Amino acid sequence: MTSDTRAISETPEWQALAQHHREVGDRHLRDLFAEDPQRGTDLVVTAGDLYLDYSKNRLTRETVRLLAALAERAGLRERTEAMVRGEHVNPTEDRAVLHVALRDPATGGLVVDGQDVRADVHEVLGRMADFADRVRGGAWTGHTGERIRAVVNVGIGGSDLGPAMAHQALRDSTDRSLTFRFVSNIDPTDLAEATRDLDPASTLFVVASKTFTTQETLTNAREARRWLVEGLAAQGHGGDSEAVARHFVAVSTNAEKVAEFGIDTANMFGFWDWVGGRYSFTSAVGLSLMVAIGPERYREMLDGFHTIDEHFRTAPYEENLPALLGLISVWYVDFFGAQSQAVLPYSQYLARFPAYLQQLCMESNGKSVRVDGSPVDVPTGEVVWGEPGTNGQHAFHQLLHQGTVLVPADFIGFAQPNDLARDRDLDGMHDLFLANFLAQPRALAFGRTAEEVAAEGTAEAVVPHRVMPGNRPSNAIVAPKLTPSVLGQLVAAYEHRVFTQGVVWGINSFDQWGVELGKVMASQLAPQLQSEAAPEYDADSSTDALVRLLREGRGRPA
Ligand SMILES: O=P(O)(O)OC[C@H]1O[C@H](O)[C@H](O)[C@@H](O)[C@@H]1O
Repeated sequence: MTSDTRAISETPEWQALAQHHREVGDRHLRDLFAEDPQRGTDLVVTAGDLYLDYSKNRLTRETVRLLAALAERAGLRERTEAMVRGEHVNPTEDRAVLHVALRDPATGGLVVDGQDVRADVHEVLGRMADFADRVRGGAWTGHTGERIRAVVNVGIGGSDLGPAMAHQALRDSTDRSLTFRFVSNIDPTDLAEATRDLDPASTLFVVASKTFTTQETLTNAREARRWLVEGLAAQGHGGDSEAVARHFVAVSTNAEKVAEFGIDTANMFGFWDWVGGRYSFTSAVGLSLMVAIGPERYREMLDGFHTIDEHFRTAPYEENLPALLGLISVWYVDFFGAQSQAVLPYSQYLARFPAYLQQLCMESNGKSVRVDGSPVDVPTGEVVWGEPGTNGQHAFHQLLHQGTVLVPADFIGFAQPNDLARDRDLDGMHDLFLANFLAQPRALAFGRTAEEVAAEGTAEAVVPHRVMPGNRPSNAIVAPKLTPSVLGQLVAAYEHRVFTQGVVWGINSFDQWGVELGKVMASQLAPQLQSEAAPEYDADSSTDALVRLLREGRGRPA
């Protein structure tokens, strides 16, 4: 609970920021930089291997001081401690929120609701490592005795995005002799494409679902089981349940449902209700990633997470990288009216990072009521989106540079190229890549005035079109290289960014009631499409007409 139950906008700290915004909100980054020669080296924080340059934001040192005071007022410190102690900081589901325990190297001594959660975590990590080693080493074989060559993760949301994003991010560390696929969508093409060139005899499915009730995942898993059993039968190998036992493992909190599905619970890797779906990447949900990169690299990734967890807990907010990311975003969302946040990784391997962050940020903070159920008094969660640089530059950066909406952007870059580029001596390319990583935030911040454009001999009529207004804010996050540890540090930084925002806004960042209604409606509508003679379901005139259209399109009577 916040230490002060007043709506945040009524606190003196908020009002001080509102007043301060009236004074500095219109200042141009050109002037802020001109007045303060140290700005580019002082408005910087480091944490672990991460370097955050936040100097190209529309703020001053005073803003940072006021934002840090706001964080204190909102009770960020107490709330963080309550979370890591295992208090039920998710009150609408009456649960603890302990994803930080998943990467704590300590192997015991944190008892929550009567269970030593650290001991539980390390027990599962040990089983995961044993399993990953057996698959990687060829000791775990399929039903016909063949070693596993392809791993298909079946899951959606938090049971997909983390491992899928990280598998791509950590290509330097993945075992390239194994094929990895990630199936999430209930669109039947997703599974069909993922399996079309695989051999059932050497394919292992990891069915990941916290609840083991998710329609998409269970449907895909059932289809995958059919594909496997039929495929093996076609090769002359029968045996339904023994085959399933060799080719299916589960990741879940729900042993009963796993058994009901027909997966031997001896092949289940558990986690707990105190791990939220979008915070579950470092739980057993990371199993397929661990198979890909091996237990050692996986541990390095967990240690990276832990480094930032500790930094977030202990660093003063003016030097606290995740807290600053969150507070700067509050500054834009609530005082400048920004509604979106671009995340622009200069790394092709981070192509899925924006998608990962969309769930993390938008499912956590897309809320309109405060923890006590009263309406929020200030705007909350922003739309998070992005694409890797340099691709975005040739697509949507035009709007970032000259459009009428304010889009704060996080640029993420790495000094060293990934191994494949280095081994093929493509370093020159990486430098060009980095030159773009530097140029974009600079153009956004400083732009180009009409005088500068005219001085280049531009025709008068074109000058206004070529003016670059500048004053468009961005963060630069730099790390030496995209390693497992650095990926862990980055993800943890964004997790705590989200937490910081949520505490300031007074909302519960750990529930997601808004996704339920659509699920219920889908299950009501499914029979209309699936059966020839479904009982009439009266939805609304628009949905009813669409149902008729789709039935006709499938050759069924409307
Ligand atoms: O892991 P599961 O229980 O299958 O849930 C998968 C996803 O579905 C839900 O709708 C939630 O909104 C997500 O937070 C969750 O990650």
